[in-house]
Amino acid sequence: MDVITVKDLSVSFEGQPVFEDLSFKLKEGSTTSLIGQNGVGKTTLIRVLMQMLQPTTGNVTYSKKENGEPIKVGYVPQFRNIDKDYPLSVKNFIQLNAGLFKSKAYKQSVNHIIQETNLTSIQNSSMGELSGGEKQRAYLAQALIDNPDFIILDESTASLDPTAKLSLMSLVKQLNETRKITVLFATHDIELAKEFTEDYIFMQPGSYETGKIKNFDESRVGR
Ligand SMILES: Nc1ncnc2c1ncn2[C@@H]1O[C@H](COP(=O)(O)OP(=O)(O)OP(=O)(O)O)[C@@H](O)[C@H]1O
Repeated sequence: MDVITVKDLSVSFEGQPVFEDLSFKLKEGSTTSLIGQNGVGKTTLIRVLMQMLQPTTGNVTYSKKENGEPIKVGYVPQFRNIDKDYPLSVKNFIQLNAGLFKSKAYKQSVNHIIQETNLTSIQNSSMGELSGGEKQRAYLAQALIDNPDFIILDESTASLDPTAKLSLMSLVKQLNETRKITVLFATHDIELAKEFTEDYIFMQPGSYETGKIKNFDESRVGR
């Protein structure tokens, strides 16, 4: 099953095209890297996929699940630092959007996600005191709360050290394998993309291509 179908998508700002006639499909359980030089339109595409930005032309269709419900999308942002005095613990941060009503089942699912993302021992620490990699794992945990079918990582590993990058992406791969979550990973790190994803979408000014990432020649990507 295709989770998402993108057809003839174009976005322009004030008449200036960012990208034009982009078409691709993402299969359920697939892992795809979104690559391309700075400014080529990766974040703009992600904003359209997240339905935060209306495309100029074309459309994005999300499939329905077997139970008729729409596909749920989770989002893990680019790393940005959180102040040392940020007033939430890791656990409270993860359940930030849950409102006040927390059923027993909900609490169990929060605890399960905390375990899955290896945050158990620091769940009561203040968010502001975590390392960059730990903060990104907390963002990932937050994205998992709604039980997404599809997660988008927008350069989520940028500025993490090599160990933290591997740890975050190993977790993502594990979630892909155990929960069949479809993954779209925007990145400049082709080595990481090759290690943790199967497919790619390579955006270039005025064109794009798709394929198997193992065949992608990384010297083609400038920064
Ligand atoms: N709201 C907006 N209004 C006008 N121009 C915009 C807007 N959002 C993005 N752009 C422009 O669209 C182009 C693509 O930006 P985008 O952030 O999507 O690129 P990117 O591939 O994600 O880059 P990076 O790798 O640096 O994150 C840039 O030239 C940017 O200045």
